[in-house]
Amino acid sequence: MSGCWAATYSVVVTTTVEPLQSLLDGPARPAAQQPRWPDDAALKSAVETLSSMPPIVFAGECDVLRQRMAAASRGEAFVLQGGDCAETFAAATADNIRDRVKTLLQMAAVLTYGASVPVVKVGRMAGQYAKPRSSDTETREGVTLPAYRGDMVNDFEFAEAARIPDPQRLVRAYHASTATLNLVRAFTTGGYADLRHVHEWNKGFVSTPANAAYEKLARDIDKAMKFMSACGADFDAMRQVEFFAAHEALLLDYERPLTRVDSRTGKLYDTSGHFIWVGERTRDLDGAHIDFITKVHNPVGVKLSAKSDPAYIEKLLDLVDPDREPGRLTFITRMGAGHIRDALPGVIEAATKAGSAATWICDPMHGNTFESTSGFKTRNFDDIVEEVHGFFDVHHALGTVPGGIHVELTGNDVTECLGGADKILDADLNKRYESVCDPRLNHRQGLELAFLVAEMLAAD
Ligand SMILES: O=C[C@H](O)[C@H](O)COP(=O)(O)O
Ligand SMILES: C=C(OP(=O)(O)O)C(=O)O
Ligand SMILES: [Mn+2]
Repeated sequence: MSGCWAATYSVVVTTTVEPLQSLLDGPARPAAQQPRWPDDAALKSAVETLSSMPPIVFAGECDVLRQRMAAASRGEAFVLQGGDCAETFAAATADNIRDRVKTLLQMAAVLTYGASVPVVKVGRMAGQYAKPRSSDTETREGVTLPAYRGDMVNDFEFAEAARIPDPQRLVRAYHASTATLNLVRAFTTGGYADLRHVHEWNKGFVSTPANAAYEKLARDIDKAMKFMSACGADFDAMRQVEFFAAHEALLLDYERPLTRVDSRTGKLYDTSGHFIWVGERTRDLDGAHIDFITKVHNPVGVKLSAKSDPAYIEKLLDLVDPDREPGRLTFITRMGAGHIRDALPGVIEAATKAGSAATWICDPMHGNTFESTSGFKTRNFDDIVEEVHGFFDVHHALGTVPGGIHVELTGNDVTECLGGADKILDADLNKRYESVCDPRLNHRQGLELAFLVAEMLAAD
């Protein structure tokens, strides 16, 4: 892998390039899960192109999100992060993006109304194009090829040429991300996300118990709004909603060239997304990914599995959040329904002892993945709910704050996770399994989860 990126200028320009390069260069650290790009010159060209592109997000927006995450760390807001496990270029269509945003808006409405807390809406979107893998290769019927590592690296098609990493995909990922975020911004600021349209977000989705419950809730919201309106409330203030973009900062050849100096403060921000996180497989304290997030001022997350060592937590805090600044660091725990009650307390206690101000978010997906009898990578809806229950229970017992959830979902009617009110069975998985990586909650399962989490929040 070449380190030949060069941030030639910052778009929020004022500062020279030097501070950026010296801050990011540092001693070379091992970077796990990076593709082996076959052509250095092609990589250099792609990285240079990225360096010259405008930022996808602005530093000031990242600061707003930091404040929102800080509110969630105190229990004054609740974070909803959700979206595909792996976005694909082909699926970055208007309909798919709209349905994912609608699903998140509906889930947020359920959580806000049910629990009376503001919901911080964060899409796993507009940058979630790179995947860490358990194995470097994939074997099908005796044929072994390099693993698919996300559309930012290679193609999902099981063919030798398709699986060769192509650095031009870094540039395509940038364009797909800007197009996605552009539409998301249009939906969320152009009136579509206005709470007065709360009924319309449900349109186009098949009627089920979760959708019927949502309709009832939407009627209640309508009624409350009519009452407030009669009292003179200004609903134009609700025409727009804040919506943020997040992804795993996995490919440093993508994240580094999009890191820019903020003209207001001279600080570095990764402008590829508002919130970035480091995954379970790349969170080594001496590795390049943790080093990278120490250098940028975005709000950042680190995933923690049940294997997390409490001693790790203190070291991580000192590196990533030395000032213990609320909103800066989020721990995204993904321990599994069977482990969370045993593994989470030690981790939270270590953080509390170290003076942590971090936000705690539950990812109930990644510790609950298994292969079904029919051979699909899947998750059980009940395990997902049970992990969130465990997360709430542990925080309550320790007097700490459950600050949000992080889920893999789609607005589409897929059959990837088992269970839910529709009772998706193993035999149903082949009907509409479209994920190129992990199984996602479909629209109805997402909504159903939101109702259950709203109950947990309301019981707080
Ligand atoms: O989120 C994605 C997956 O959990 C991760 O990429 C590992 O998947 P794999 O075990 O199929 O490689
Ligand atoms: C790979 C992922 O998660 P984790 O790092 O927690 O395994 C993911 O969020 O898709
Ligand atoms: Mn995943």
